[in-house]
Amino acid sequence: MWLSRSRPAAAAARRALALRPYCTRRAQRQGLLFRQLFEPVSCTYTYLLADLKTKEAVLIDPVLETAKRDAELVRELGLNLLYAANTHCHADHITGTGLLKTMLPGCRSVISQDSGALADILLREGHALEFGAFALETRSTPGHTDGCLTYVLSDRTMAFTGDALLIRGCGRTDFQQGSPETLYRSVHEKIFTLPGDCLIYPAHDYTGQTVSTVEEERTLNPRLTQSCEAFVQLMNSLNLPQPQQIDFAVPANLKCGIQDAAT
Ligand SMILES: N[C@@H](CCC(=O)N[C@@H](CSS)C(=O)NCC(=O)O)C(=O)O
Repeated sequence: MWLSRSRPAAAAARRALALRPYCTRRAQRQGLLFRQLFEPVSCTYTYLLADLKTKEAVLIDPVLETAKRDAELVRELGLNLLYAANTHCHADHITGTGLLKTMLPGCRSVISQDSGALADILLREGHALEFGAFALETRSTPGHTDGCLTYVLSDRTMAFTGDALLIRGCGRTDFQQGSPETLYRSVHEKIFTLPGDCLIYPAHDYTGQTVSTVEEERTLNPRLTQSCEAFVQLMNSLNLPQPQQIDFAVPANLKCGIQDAAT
């Protein structure tokens, strides 16, 4: 796939790869451990963040198939996983939060209250997940689903946008509680208002990209730079095939993954 890529796409992938160690170093200077992990079947990114001093950690969007890998990494690094947090009730894979709870006692599952899913902690706009000296603040960014959250690091240097905003794209709006008008408003009001150099980390990428910035997406995103009317028309005519796992992923995710460990 990498070999057949067009020149601009290959250049974008090289830029993204160059940014990755830079982001990790920048995070380390602040006392933050940051890892971007990948699950290749659903092309999902899982993010591990930890306070290097207190060892308290958070995982964002873990996947069932890679939960064991993530738990091993947490143990190897001597971290104390406080939260396994979902950005939303995913339709394309089963969350790893339920299984992680059984492997790492003390870890609590997290999702938005508006998702309608079970979890130990149900978040709303403005709630924060604290780990050591750091916190992830939640912004409600519905439109792909009702319960979509964007987690913003409290110094506003990183935003974990789930499926609301992807790199040069956005989440589809044709199932669950999808609404293109709502998604457009969410991205413009809750994500594009962050500082331009805030790094954007999405839940998926299908082209080999790893990171973007608010400024890049505000100016280059081919969907969200359009007017709201044009965006709605475009989203309503995507005609994408359904995610392969949707029929069993959504019911499982409403129960925190197949290991229903939610209290
Ligand atoms: N082929 C994949 C599903 C791909 C897909 O539909 N991705 C979603 C996010 S996961 S629900 C999406 O919003 N894509 C936006 C787009 O423009 O492609 C599978 O079968 O799992």
